[in-house]
Amino acid sequence: MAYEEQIEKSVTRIFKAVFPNTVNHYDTLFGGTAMHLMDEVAFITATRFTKMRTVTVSSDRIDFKKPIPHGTIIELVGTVVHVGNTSLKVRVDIYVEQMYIEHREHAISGTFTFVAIDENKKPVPIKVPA
Ligand SMILES: CC(=O)SCCNC(=O)CCNC(=O)[C@H](O)C(C)(C)COP(=O)(O)OP(=O)(O)OC[C@H]1O[C@@H](n2cnc3c(N)ncnc32)[C@H](O)[C@@H]1OP(=O)(O)O
Repeated sequence: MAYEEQIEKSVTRIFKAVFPNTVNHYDTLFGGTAMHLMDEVAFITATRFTKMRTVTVSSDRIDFKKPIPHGTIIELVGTVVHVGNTSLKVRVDIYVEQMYIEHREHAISGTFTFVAIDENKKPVPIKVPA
């Protein structure tokens, strides 16, 4: 795939502490909160990659593989995985880390599609800055 350097530069990582106000009645991170954070990191990744206005047009399936307990730290990682004409796809992975021991595992993944738009909110071709 082209754009390797820009893809590498635009990889976006956000850490969050999983405090009790973000969990559900099972004491694990609420799925809707995870999806909110994923769309946000995907948006930041798309914006850092294109340096253009972008909007979410679609999310592909999201796999919740491991529960994320409160009192852990999560890392969200956004990576551009496909560049089309006006659209691009960003994969987001969430990793969960224990606070006081060395343990980290992959918990959630999903893919989001963004479209670059102009000032009239119409799709425009992606032109990655040199
Ligand atoms: C950051 C935020 O919070 S955004 C808020 C949430 N998002 C929004 O409000 C966006 C609302 N949607 C829209 O405004 C419009 O649908 C737009 C501007 C995104 C797209 O307009 P359309 O006229 O439908 O676009 P069009 O059919 O020309 O497709 C544009 C591109 O999107 C892709 N696309 C369109 N729909 C989808 C879809 N459901 N899934 C994946 N890709 C799609 C097309 O394949 C095309 O890609 P390409 O140019 O790379 O080949």
